[in-house]
Amino acid sequence: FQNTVKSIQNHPGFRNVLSPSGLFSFLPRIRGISLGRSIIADRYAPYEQFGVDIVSSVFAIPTTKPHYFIADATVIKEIMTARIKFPKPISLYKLLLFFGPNIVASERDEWKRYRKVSAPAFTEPNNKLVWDETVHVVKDLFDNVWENRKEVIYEHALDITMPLALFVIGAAGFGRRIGWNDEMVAPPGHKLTFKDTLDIVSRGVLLKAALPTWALYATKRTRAVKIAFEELELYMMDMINSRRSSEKKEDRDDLLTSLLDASEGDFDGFAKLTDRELLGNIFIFLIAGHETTAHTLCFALALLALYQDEQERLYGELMKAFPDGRTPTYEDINKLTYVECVLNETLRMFPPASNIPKFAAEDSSFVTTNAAGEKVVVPVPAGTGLSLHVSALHYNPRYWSEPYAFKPARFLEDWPRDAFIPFSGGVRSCLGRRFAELESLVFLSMLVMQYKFIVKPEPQFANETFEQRKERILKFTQGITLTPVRVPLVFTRRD
Ligand code: HEM
Repeated sequence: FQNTVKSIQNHPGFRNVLSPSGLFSFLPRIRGISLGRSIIADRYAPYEQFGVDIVSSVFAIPTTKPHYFIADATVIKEIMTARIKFPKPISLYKLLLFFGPNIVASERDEWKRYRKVSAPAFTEPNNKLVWDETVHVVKDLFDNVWENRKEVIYEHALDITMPLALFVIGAAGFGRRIGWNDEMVAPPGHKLTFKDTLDIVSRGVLLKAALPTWALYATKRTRAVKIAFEELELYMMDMINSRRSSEKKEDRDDLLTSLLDASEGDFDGFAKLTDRELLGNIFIFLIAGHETTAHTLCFALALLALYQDEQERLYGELMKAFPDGRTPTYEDINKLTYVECVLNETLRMFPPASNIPKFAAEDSSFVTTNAAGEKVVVPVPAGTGLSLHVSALHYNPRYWSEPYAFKPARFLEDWPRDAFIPFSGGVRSCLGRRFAELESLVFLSMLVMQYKFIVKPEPQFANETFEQRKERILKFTQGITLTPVRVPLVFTRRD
């Protein structure tokens, strides 16, 4: 412990007896004993406490390398751009390897191959497909689920955004179009619908990773998770087999086509994908493309419901751009500036991936600034763990004025590009960024143009202040991504 502290020249930060991961990860924060799990949720507070934008963490049991949490934009950029010097600690991504190796949980040549195979699926033709499929899914929701009723009530906005994101990734990624009213019962040969399967898998990933297979038989919940993982494998095999056996090779611009092509022949000199790699990557795209977007959209609805003036401003901007109220098309993308501001501000305040782990592959050092504005050199021994603390960066007052305020218009001004990394950055940045942005822009525009929404009035909360309501509605837990707890909303048709 003393040696580790010495190796980082006692750089300010947390000193504890027990490691915050592994065996002791369930412990709360106890000063000097354990860090607890909440430092990521604390946003900028730890940096304020230690007066510097890089904070260290050293613990005695088990003895390991030091760790830095980082909220300095320049240092984060340096790390994200030097992939070889600061790679991903892929052992932390083991929980994403259930079905096989994949693009998120890999490094070096393996990663390069998966990226090369997948990237062609995220170009212009797919962008348009994402747009059109999202329009289709939202129209289906309004016409066939909400049936154009004057008022619609939801106990949790995630019940809208989770299926929405699933249907869009299903259709635009894998050619699997599902209607909101389809699949009320499992299709022949399955125990669960595709929607329920992915829902249970998304929520159960951490549980599945934590428990050995035999323990999954223990309770109703763990059995459901086990069945859902088996079902997902069946569904993925169905997708592969039906696309492989279709007589007419469809000329589709989706992800499944790219992955299948790469599993059938050499791709640009890279070896073809094995079946396990194929499954691993399909799984990762379903997960990556589903929960992140769904949670973001849920937070966006929560914020717009709380800040009615912002919702009205957004409505006004949309009606100015589309006075006849028509649905925006892909060619209208440049008219959606304010929707983009709302989306960015949501991602700033609630980045689904609040922590991006890396480590130092060799000895190096960072230069940061302390609260007094002085330069501080931070030693980084090889093996040091690094947390790119996205939510701290996004609330760092050095870059963002009034970071706790919801102010989408800040993105109309000259904003600090390097201090905004919801999709990570550099070569390992999110491959689905445009996919997620387009889907979000379509959904938010169509919704706000047709419906006004408020937080559902409930008698037990009749006397709460705005601050209390904000706290209740914006409450989140930390799963694989930041998860909104409960966002009850009432939607009223505008005409
Ligand atoms: C709001 C929505 C989304 C957010 C905030 C987001 C965020 C991120 C972040 C932070 C990473 C880096 C993770 C890491 O280094 O461990 C990442 C990687 C990735 N994302 Fe997303 N993502 C979103 C949506 C999507 C969608 C819709 C897809 C696919 C359809 C997708 C596919 C991927 C892939 C394949 C990677 C791995 C890239 C690589 O390692 O080369 N994401 N995403």
